Amino acid sequence: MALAIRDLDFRYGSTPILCGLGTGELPRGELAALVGPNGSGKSTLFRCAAGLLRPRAGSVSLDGRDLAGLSQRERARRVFYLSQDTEARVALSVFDIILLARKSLHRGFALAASAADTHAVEAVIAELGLGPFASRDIATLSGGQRQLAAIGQALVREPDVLLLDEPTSALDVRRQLDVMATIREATRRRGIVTVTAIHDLSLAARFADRVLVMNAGQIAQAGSPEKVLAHPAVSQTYAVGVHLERSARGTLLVEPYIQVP
Ligand SMILES: Nc1ncnc2c1ncn2[C@@H]1O[C@H](COP(=O)(O)OP(=O)(O)OP(=O)(O)O)[C@@H](O)[C@H]1O
Repeated sequence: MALAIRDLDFRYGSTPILCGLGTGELPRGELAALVGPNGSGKSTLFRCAAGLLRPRAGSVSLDGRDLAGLSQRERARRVFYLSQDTEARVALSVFDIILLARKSLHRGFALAASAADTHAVEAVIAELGLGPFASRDIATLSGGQRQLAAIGQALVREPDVLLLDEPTSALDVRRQLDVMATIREATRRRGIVTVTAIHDLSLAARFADRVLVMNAGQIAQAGSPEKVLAHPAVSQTYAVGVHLERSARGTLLVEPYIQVP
């Protein structure tokens, strides 16, 4: 039971972005970190996987079923893509935007929320520690608080696949740890596949079950953090040296450094 992306080709105009990209099997219950330089195509890969962009070739399958065969509505229910842009454009409370996300699952979208929907929203708000902000207008929240509310919108829809585009980029250090631990827990508990794009290699090493390194439109390496981050492909991808070390607490630390010629 897994997500598998195979032989994906995608171009913007005549510019190739994804070139026969394959992820291997990404099992349910596991958190995968997608790392790679700016502009390497991480968001493009997510948009293709979510069905928002149409690849020229290749397949995205979940539990052995090609997602191209699903309606866009059904695909959106199964695969949630949380983009980097969580800017607030509506004057609604955190509770309301999470409830709206939940209600969007139903066809009778305008109907009053059921007790089950309200309960699901309250559970996600508690899970993400959003209680103190639940009644606040999202436009008044900090960027990090908004990012958490957006993760709440994703989780409340109970997708099978969660694609997160740098979900910790606006968070302080404590929140980064909380959010990554919450995402990993939610992934395990719900038995979903989560792939998160992330630039912080130490955070990826600490929380991900598997790391995928993206370079030149392909996955250059995939596997356990310890194996992948020690691979020369990471140095080549970023044009840095990479020093790996276990801290006294047993945490894998990644120290990139500029190599002097
Ligand atoms: N709509 C578009 N039209 C043309 N080119 C695009 C479009 N969107 C992205 N690109 C280009 O495609 C390449 C991959 O972009 P993408 O956003 O997928 O990279 P990324 O790895 O997510 O980057 P970052 O880490 O900076 O968020 C970049 O060179 C980008 O400029």
